[in-house]
Amino acid sequence: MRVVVPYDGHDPKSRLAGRLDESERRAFSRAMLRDVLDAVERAGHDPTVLATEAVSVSNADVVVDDRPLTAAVNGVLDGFEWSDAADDGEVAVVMADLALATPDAIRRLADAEGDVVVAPGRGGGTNALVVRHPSFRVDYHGASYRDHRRIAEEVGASVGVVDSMRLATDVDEPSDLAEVLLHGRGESRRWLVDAGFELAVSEGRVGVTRES
Ligand SMILES: Nc1nc2c(ncn2[C@@H]2O[C@H](COP(=O)(O)OP(=O)(O)OP(=O)(O)O)[C@@H](O)[C@H]2O)c(=O)[nH]1
Ligand SMILES: C[C@H](OP(=O)(O)O)C(=O)O
Repeated sequence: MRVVVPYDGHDPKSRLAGRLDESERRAFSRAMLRDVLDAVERAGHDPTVLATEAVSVSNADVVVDDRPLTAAVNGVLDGFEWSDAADDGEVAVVMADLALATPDAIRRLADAEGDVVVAPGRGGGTNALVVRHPSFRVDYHGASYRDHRRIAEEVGASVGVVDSMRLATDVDEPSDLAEVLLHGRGESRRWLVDAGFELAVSEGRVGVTRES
């Protein structure tokens, strides 16, 4: 299976701007990228980073495509050799902000049945996909989970859904940082701890505070 990890290093994680300045957001997004690449690699796959600009990572190939996300991913699908035995006719797209990703979660994604397998993100997005149907194309942003199901239906592709807390948690909003502190096992969690973040436990949901 070919595994592609889209990554936009330009002003990443802008929804965390209230908690992290721009250079911190870049460093944290890199830590998440490394955690995702590590999980993919330990699940037995060689990830390729699909990046908007050159990025240095030790354990993955990098392909630069500065088009917006949907066009760049569809470019990969357009150029994919579906009958090439090396990739078994399967392309996975795993987002770089899945800080809780583990090898087991990636294996569950890879093992799920369906011409198109979707791991939904909280909030309506698509955090990870496996595409095994040559006519399927992506349409990210908005309610992309719903859109990807519709597109699959339009091209006659069966759909599998992976119900995984680890793949459903994309780190977009400040409240997601609490999930990383609670459940993270890798570099992203260490980065937050080193930056002074800790859990803020009150009557309601758990949040984060940062020591100043
Ligand atoms: N190659 C590529 N990857 C992208 C692009 N836009 C987003 N991504 C990646 O797709 C994943 C999901 O994107 P978002 O959740 O919107 O991440 P983001 O753009 O860093 O965050 P926000 O600024 O808060 O929207 C992350 O891994 C991003 O790095 C793009 O235009 N090209
Ligand atoms: C890429 C996009 O991510 P979100 O903005 O929902 O985090 C999506 O999943 O369609």
